[in-house]
Amino acid sequence: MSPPQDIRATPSNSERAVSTSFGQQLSTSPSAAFHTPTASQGSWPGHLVQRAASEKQLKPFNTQDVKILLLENVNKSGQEILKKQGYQVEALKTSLPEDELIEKIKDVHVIGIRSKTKLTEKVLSKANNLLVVGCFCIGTNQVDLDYAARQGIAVFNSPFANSRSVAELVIAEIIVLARQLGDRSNEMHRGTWNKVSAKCWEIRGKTLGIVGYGHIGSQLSVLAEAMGMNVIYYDVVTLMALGTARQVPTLDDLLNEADFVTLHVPDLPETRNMISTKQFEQMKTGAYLINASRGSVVDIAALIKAMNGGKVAGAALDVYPHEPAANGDYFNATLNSWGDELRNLNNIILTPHIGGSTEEAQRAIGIEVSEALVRYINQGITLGSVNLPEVQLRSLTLEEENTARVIYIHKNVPGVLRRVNEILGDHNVDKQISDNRGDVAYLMADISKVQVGEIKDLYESLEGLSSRIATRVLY
Ligand SMILES: NC(=O)C1=CN([C@@H]2O[C@H](COP(=O)(O)OP(=O)(O)OC[C@H]3O[C@@H](n4cnc5c(N)ncnc54)[C@H](O)[C@@H]3O)[C@@H](O)[C@H]2O)C=CC1
Ligand SMILES: O=C(O)CCC(=O)C(=O)O
Repeated sequence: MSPPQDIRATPSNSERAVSTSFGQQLSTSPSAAFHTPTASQGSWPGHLVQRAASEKQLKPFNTQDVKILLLENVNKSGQEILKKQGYQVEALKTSLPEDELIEKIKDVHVIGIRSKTKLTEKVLSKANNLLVVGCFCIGTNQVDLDYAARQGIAVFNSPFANSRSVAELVIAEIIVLARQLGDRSNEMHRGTWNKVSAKCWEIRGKTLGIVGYGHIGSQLSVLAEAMGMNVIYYDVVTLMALGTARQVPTLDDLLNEADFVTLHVPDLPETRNMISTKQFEQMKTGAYLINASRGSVVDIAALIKAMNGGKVAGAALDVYPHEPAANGDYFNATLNSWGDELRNLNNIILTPHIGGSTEEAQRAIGIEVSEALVRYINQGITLGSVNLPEVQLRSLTLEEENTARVIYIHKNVPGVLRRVNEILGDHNVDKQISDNRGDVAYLMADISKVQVGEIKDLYESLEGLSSRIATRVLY
């Protein structure tokens, strides 16, 4: 049997080779299309994505064989990059129910998702061929990152390409809430003229309390100050204040002082129901709450009570504990038990998780994540991975003949490098790098003077080590 052009296996299934085709080997095409993001598309350093003229494009396997499933309407910008590589791309507009997802994921090498698709251990354990997950969004809470790493499945996201879009949405919501614009607009749609100024405010001079001063929170801080707001923030990390913003030591301090409280924390055990009855009591009477982070962060039943009791004067929610998989008339009491009560409140803006949904953000995310996927599939580079150590090696060049790149994902236990190098030692190891993240380590080595016929032996020797999680050989 001919040796595979790219071979990968995991402990659970040593036969899960991605392809056994060996026909189009030793591709030397220098024409791979990498796109350097513009400033507005993210800041991946240009030297990492632009290939030098003599750089050898590693084709991991017959690229027709790479099967990619994109869910949740991933932007065309990303789809095009993947298709240009010759990969087989199936793009669906929605996420899938768990049973359908399990059926589909069995076959694919790459899956692209947004915030709705839950890649749990149960789902990932059925993904026999999966190399890599692309989250075309910021949040990665929908993926079991540790389990994926232990299976040798890399996960990438786009850490800040939609941050500005979220920050702008929140700015809009602050004014809409302060002026009760949602209610006035709804009344006019029903034919009611209701010209009032009671409890309608300017935002100038009011205090915005930002919980979570990361990419979105800090961007929002700058915009809010430009509109004359005072900004305070609470974060578990001590962070440099932008402008004249001020970090406060506790969440209660922020709740006591802020006229508008806005949440920008990730979904973590510590942030679940972070804003509940006790926290609403700490807020100023007549304050407003905005949540465009994750639905788990606010106890909605407690919010409904706080609004009915007059403690909270208005709220804007973009995210919910249960969100439907597709567009349609699904936002009701079946989806979330309090659905009807929430919809009947005054001065509440409800949006369908659109914080990052702008043309600019989706285009930039499509490009950024797809490029990371291509780098990983074709070259094994893990820069930007959220669950594997970040590893990069200078590219192989066309001048270097009979070279191969070996990628060995393994358990982080003593003695592995010695054993791997005993195997690689029969060849010329030109360069090598290894790093670990928790229990998982990632080794990448470029070897020369390796004949095509020797690659199968090399692969099988690495696969035979007890430390092996997954092996790939690219050339
Ligand atoms: N509505 C939407 O469409 C979108 C929602 N998001 C959500 O917004 C979240 C925040 O996004 P980024 O600002 O990009 O994240 P980030 O990681 O840049 O910032 C999060 C900040 O929260 C802080 N933090 C973590 N735990 C905390 C705690 N218990 N108390 C206080 N601060 C805590 C972190 O130290 C960090 O500074 C994302 O994790 C995602 O879930 C992101 C993009 C779009
Ligand atoms: O646009 C999406 O689908 C998800 C946005 C989001 O919540 C994120 O980027 O974390």
